[in-house]
Amino acid sequence: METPNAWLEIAVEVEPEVVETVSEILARYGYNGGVVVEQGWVAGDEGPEFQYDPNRPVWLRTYLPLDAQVEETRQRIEHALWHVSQIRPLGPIQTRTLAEEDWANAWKQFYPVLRIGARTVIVPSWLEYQPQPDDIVLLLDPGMAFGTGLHPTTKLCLQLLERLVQPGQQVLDLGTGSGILAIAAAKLGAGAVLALDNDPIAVRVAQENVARNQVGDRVTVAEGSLGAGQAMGHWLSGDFGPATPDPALSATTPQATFDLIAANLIAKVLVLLAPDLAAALKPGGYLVSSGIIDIKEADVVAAFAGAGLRQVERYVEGEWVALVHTR
Ligand SMILES: C[S@@+](CC[C@H](N)C(=O)[O-])C[C@H]1O[C@@H](n2cnc3c(N)ncnc32)[C@H](O)[C@@H]1O
Repeated sequence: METPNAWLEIAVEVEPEVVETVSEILARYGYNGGVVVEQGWVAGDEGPEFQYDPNRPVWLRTYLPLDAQVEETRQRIEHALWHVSQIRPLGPIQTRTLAEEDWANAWKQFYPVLRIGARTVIVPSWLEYQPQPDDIVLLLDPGMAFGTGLHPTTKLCLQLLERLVQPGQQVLDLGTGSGILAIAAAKLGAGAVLALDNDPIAVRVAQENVARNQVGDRVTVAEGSLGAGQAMGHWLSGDFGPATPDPALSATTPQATFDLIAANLIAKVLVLLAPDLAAALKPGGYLVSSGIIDIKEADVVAAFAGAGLRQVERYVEGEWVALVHTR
């Protein structure tokens, strides 16, 4: 396809908590699904390494070809963002037109290398990066699926995976999003990783990222869920399936199969899936659960205890909690 020679930039300033949600919206309409995330980066000590300042608001931008559809698309974006603004305040939507060369540069300047935990480094595919001997390098370009390493819930999981993954393990990444945790688990030595997501867009992005990171021999990405999760709709839709899970669905849950499960979902989904998660975990295995907003932590803790899981660790970042359970 020929690249358009003029662009409409759509920019909005958002709180860190809604970056992923607004990014998904912009990616749905923006050219090639691309979104620029302009974060509160702080320069690190060396080269292109930066640290992210989680307290500063974030600018998100996307680009639309300046053609006959541009006005209609702009209105759709405005409408979708209005819905988000009913939950969290957003800055006013700003637009400007750009010539081709400005657009090409706008993409790349905002994605520095991002170091998380002790060893994990997220590197945009277009950057040259010289890894340190112990680095686990994840090549991830921002796309339309959750999980570019920015969200506190993802960071907590990556830090835990660094410690918990053992060579040869069977790992389940439930709600894989961009595939970030599955790819990290494979690069940390897991023998086989099953990465599931019930959002087909996430599945496609995760497959691309698995290929880019050359871990396709160990990571299988599939559309779907675990047990009762198979009756649930998109996680942001509020459709959590029937109140009483269909026993036929839970009967499909693989029994005592995984040494390690990473489940960065929301609290409500974790509660509903507690029996399936427990059943799928091998005795002595670990379940890393994240995406738990602090006010819902007690619900998750109770559901996991009810499913026979024992809590061994707890981590907090801001209002987000991550738990480690064993069975
Ligand atoms: C918070 S994101 C986590 C993404 C990534 N694992 C990370 O840590 O950044 C949650 C992901 O779980 C998926 N998801 C939500 N509910 C699900 C369910 N019932 N079954 C499978 N996937 C689900 C969503 O589509 C989304 O991609």
